[in-house]
Amino acid sequence: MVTYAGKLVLAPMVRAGELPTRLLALKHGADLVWSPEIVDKKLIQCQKETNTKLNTIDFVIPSSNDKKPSTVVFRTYPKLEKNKLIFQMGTSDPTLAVEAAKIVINEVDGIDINAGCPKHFSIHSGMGAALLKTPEKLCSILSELVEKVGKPYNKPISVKIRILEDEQSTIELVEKICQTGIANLTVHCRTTPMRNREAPIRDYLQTINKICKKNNVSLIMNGAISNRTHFENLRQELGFGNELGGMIAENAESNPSVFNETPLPWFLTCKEYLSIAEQFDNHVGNTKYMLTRIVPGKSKFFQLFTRCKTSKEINYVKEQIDDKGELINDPTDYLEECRKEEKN
Ligand SMILES: Cc1cc2nc3c(=O)[nH]c(=O)nc-3n(C[C@H](O)[C@H](O)[C@H](O)COP(=O)(O)O)c2cc1C
Repeated sequence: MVTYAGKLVLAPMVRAGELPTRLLALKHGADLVWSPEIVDKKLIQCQKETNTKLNTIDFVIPSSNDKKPSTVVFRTYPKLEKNKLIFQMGTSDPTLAVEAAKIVINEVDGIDINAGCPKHFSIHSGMGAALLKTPEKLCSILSELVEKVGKPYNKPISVKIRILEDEQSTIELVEKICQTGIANLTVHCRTTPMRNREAPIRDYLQTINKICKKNNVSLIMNGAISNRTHFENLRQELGFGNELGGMIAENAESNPSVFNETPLPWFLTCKEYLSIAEQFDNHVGNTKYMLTRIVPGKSKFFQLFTRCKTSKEINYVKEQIDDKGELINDPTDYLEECRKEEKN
């Protein structure tokens, strides 16, 4: 069974945490990777398919008419993700959570519940950070998952929370959560109204850690960790031993190689990312989204990639990046030709 103690992991990230980002993070030393949050009701509609062309396992929603392709909701590459992949779910209902978890459990190494998302989409249906205000419901989701999925399938159940307004209420919540039988607690050290640009509050971590230890639950801290070196220094400064884990989101979104002792410059990350995206037939819209994260806004390539509409065009532009991240030949004419052809 996967363990979490002391590990430096890729955070769950909608859009950013698809297969190519996860594989790049693993290549550069991420100890575990989280899937993007997928909502229970969506997962329940999925069928499992073995993709023999890509050697992936795909969870797809079949198309309602023959002309439309089916939608890939989640894709995993067991050859590299086995024993490293935690599936994150959005839910507000124990029964649905169990039903959905059973669909993916054989292909992942643990199930994590999102109890921290502040977005309207999550909160208005009682999911994400709304669960922090309904601790009984959150605990019943976790206990049901532990009993009906974790134990029978021998896989760990975990949860990701935010801190509450003060230490006392945070501690009370952690006490309850830690008694559900979960294996790991991730704490995003910001309150629900706090945005990512605000500095995290790590002051409660020591007390949280004591409760976790008492209940045999590992602890991962999350919030403004830059890279592996920063994580290791931070852990020491905060007075923790090697058992405290770390989770990186935004900095890994803009450079999935931050798990390495020496992260790559953006242009090498970009090239590696694109070759994995191509290998796994990544959706072009998702690849373009990632390019807007990886390529600095001030680089000429930012605008050039934004203008691409197909994988072929993206590849062409990629070939114009030299070994210092500068332009070899300006692909503007090529892109204009592509647009003309498209019109015709
Ligand atoms: C693009 C993006 C998507 C995210 N999606 C999720 C998600 O699906 N589930 C979740 O629990 N948190 C999600 N988060 C929050 C992160 O996992 C993390 O808690 C937060 O960004 C703080 O970490 P950081 O300071 O390292 O960015 C997302 C964050 C970003 C930037």
